[in-house]
Amino acid sequence: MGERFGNYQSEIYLSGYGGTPPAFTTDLTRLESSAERVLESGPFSYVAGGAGAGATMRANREAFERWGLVPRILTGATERDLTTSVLGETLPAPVVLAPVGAQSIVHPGAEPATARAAAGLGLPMVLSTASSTSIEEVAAASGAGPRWFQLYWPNDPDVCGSILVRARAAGYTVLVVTLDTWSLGWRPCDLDNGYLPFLRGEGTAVPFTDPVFRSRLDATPEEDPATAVLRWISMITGTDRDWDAVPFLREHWEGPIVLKGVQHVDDALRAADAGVDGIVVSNHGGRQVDGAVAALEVLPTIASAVGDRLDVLFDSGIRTGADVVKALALGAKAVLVGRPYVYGLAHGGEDGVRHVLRCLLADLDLTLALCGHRSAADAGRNSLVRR
Ligand SMILES: Cc1cc2nc3c(=O)[nH]c(=O)nc-3n(C[C@H](O)[C@H](O)[C@H](O)COP(=O)(O)O)c2cc1C
Ligand SMILES: O=C(O)C(=O)c1ccccc1
Repeated sequence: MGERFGNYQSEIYLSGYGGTPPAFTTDLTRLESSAERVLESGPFSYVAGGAGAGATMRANREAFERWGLVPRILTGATERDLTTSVLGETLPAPVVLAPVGAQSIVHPGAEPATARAAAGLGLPMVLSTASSTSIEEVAAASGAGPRWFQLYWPNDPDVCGSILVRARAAGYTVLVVTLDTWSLGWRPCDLDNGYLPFLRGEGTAVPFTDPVFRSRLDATPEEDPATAVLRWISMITGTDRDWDAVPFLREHWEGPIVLKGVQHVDDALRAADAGVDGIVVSNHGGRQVDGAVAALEVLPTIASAVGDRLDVLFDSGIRTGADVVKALALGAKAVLVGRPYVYGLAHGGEDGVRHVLRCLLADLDLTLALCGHRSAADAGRNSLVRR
């Protein structure tokens, strides 16, 4: 029930009255500036930065501001149910933790800390191929929580197959294949800092613990990390596939498959024709093509075109409960949230991630309630006006 999430509000007021205010802000739009105070400049810029001059990153936020919610009264929204069915699973709310690689750059607790926070709330964490801890270690931290796995698709099919077998064996159910980052975008803030996590040995735990990847090397990653890193980078970047490659995924994954990074309606139609189970409408948080359209801007067209054939998920710019409601009203079944929980991790490890997620869920629950909606699916086009 949604009220469970909304309870975080009274919990915070009560502990604030008792002399213990929250450890850091409840305003998720302000997290970035407070994270800047707790992080070194390399990692901070890596997380906060985008491609080019940041135009797409800004466009993502501005797109939300162009829609206004139109609250309703007297709808009997006392009791809410935020439960959402997506990709054959029932989630407690339409919120998923986006895949974010190399989380050790912001906090030593890294992916296992995020996994524990997500599992405690019953939300799926999408584990990145660029994780700083192994698939098996993060799976153990997830306990009974839902587990989705994100693939950066190695061009060595045996290495790819081995990673997918490990993910299945570790209990990951949904496969999210990221297709907008087959090459890293032009990112001046990281270039100026000479900062790439991989080259610092962060975010390579998945290949380094993989027996097939290791068999491809003359020296182990422990003996010669630099060569191993370069070998791995050459496997996951520089190869753009075409639609003929998609059946490979089906052959190697039993379970729902989601293509992440869809921005053009024609690609959404191709995805539906290819028989995948879902897509994530996303521009990778503005980190890939600077000048790309805001992800929210293309969501309605894509959802109308394919929403009846596959599950449409959304990310890029979600910061508040209202943002979630807007994305749902424009056709998303669920949203992924990226940077905010990473800033939570930076502030306070597992507790920090939990705080951020509880803030977002409470804000979502209260926004739905006060807009007159009793469920996440209630929010539709007539709940919005274009400013
Ligand atoms: C630091 C960082 C690392 C990321 N790493 C990955 C990754 O490993 N795989 C992936 O598919 N997306 C990755 N993403 C993109 C996110 O999954 C997501 O698309 C994006 O962050 C959503 O935008 P938001 O940060 O505005 O919520 C990363 C994003 C950030 C900020
Ligand atoms: O930075 C990113 O956006 C990303 O997707 C990534 C890629 C490799 C390692 C860590 C993150």
